[in-house]
Amino acid sequence: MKGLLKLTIDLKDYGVTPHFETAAKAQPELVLARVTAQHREQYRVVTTQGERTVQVAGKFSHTVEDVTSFPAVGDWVLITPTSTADEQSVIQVVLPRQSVLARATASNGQTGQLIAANLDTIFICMSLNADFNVRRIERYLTMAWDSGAMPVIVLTKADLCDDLPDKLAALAEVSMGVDVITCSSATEAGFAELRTYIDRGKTIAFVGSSGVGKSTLINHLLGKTLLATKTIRADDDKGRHATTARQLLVLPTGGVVIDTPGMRELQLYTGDLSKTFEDITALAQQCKFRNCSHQSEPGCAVQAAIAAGTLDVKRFKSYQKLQAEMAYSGMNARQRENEKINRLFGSKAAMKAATRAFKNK
Ligand SMILES: Nc1nc2c(ncn2[C@@H]2O[C@H](COP(=O)(O)OP(=O)(O)OP(=O)(O)O)[C@@H](O)[C@H]2O)c(=O)[nH]1
Ligand SMILES: [Zn+2]
Repeated sequence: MKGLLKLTIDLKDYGVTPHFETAAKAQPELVLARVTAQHREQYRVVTTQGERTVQVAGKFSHTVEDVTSFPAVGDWVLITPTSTADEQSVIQVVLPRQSVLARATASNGQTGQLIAANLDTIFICMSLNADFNVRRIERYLTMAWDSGAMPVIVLTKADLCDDLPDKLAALAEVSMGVDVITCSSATEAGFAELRTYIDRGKTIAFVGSSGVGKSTLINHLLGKTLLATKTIRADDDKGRHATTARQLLVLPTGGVVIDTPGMRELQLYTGDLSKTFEDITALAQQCKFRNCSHQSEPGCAVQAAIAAGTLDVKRFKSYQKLQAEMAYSGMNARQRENEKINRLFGSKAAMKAATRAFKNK
């Protein structure tokens, strides 16, 4: 009897903003929807008329340049209207994103894999016990800034930490003005502060290593156990795909949490290091040579700052490491091979010389 049930969903509960509503009006023959889950080629979307399972229009496979043009969880899309619940609808348009979280894929570092779209805030979670690592925070911060969403650092398990002031001081050196919330599920400390960042119309996500307490925080926001609600019946799909993991959750107090499988373990994709390493970028501008590698060049402001003790050498090392990693993930196979050769032998010429010397032995 589902066809008789006239559901009306307020997309504001799902985080729609005037920006997307206006964008949708440009194509009134299509229906505005938000992607709530993805399972291979199947997408779950929500419209004002309820949820449904859709696929992308055929044109996507033929015309799009790379994987980032395909829909991701959190995307606002335009789908074809249907007159009955049994009619298959397709995604025709992915509306321009306000932010997008992506990571590199093994086969193609350049295009990356989409993790979520249209996030307002990314909570970077790290526990205050064994997981605590400021270098990792730097990586997450770079990724968050690169996505276009606002990062907030969430330190979890404060109840297991007895040197909080030291850890906060270490963090302050890399967080560059990003808000830091310290919380504990044992005492619920920090939970109220966390809520001040989450509101109706906002879309948020939690990233961080396994076991730091992301589910614990999400469950708290949901006011129930997420695991019990994670699997839903795709009831308009005649049981062919009996279950689809819901990856976009509406919070009872307003706001939307995106929790895709890819969210849980993120690698670095590509990024603009200048924001996370503002201090180093500023120093580099004072180097004598524009293309200074900050190794041993004369007049290097970065090395001078390290010598003067105003820049932590460890921070500079992680900047270099990230830079190398990003350059590496943006290269094709041939370039990577050359890079490896360069690292081993200094250059191709040096490798040839080494090979010759080896053969002449
Ligand atoms: N002592 C203490 N334990 C916590 C706190 N937050 C979470 N935990 C515990 O840490 C364990 C892991 O928490 P989860 O919320 O499942 O961690 P997660 O980040 O969602 O982990 P993944 O699902 O693997 O990504 C659970 O046993 C929690 O009960 C906290 O503030 N203090
Ligand atoms: Zn320099």
